[in-house]
Amino acid sequence: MVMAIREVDWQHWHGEMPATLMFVVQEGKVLLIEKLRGIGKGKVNGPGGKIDPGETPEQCVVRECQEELHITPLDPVKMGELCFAMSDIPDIHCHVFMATRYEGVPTATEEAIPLWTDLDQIPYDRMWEDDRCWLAGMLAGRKFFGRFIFEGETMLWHELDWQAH
Ligand SMILES: Nc1[nH]c(=O)nc2c1ncn2[C@H]1C[C@H](O)[C@@H](COP(=O)(O)OP(=O)(O)OP(=O)(O)O)O1
Repeated sequence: MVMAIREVDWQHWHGEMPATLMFVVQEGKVLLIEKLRGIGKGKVNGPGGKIDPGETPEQCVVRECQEELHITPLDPVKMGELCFAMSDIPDIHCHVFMATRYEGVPTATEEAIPLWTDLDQIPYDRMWEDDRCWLAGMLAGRKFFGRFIFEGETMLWHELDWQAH
């Protein structure tokens, strides 16, 4: 059976839930987490979360790394944006960052278990489906803008633009 993909008016789309993700990369490894609560609980992802009112994306991603892993990423670099039209939760507009330096020691908390992961061993089968579209390109240094339509946790459609050099 072919599932009809619902239409999304991307021109006027507005993600009700602004959010962030951080990928710290050092010595051929990326710092992922097993997420213990919130949206995507049980999945592997970067640390991150919802942007609080009055907070910038950069402030949010630093705070979330402090809360989830007890680290402070230094000099976060904005790498891309992800627009998720969801079916059963509010739409998410996610700002994605990378960093190569941080302060503190990655520590397991009630929210996350840190997982230093070889760049060629990313566990895509434990991650959100869209990560297969953009994560490797981003880790190679490319900036991006992506749009995705989800039905539950299934990705039905996507469109990804990579920034020209
Ligand atoms: N399709 C998707 N692919 C992806 O890679 N990350 C996604 C995603 N959909 C959501 N996320 C991430 C973005 C953000 O880091 C997180 C959503 O925020 P959370 O629920 O973790 O927020 P909070 O940590 O603020 O929540 P609370 O536990 O309620 O405080 O999930």
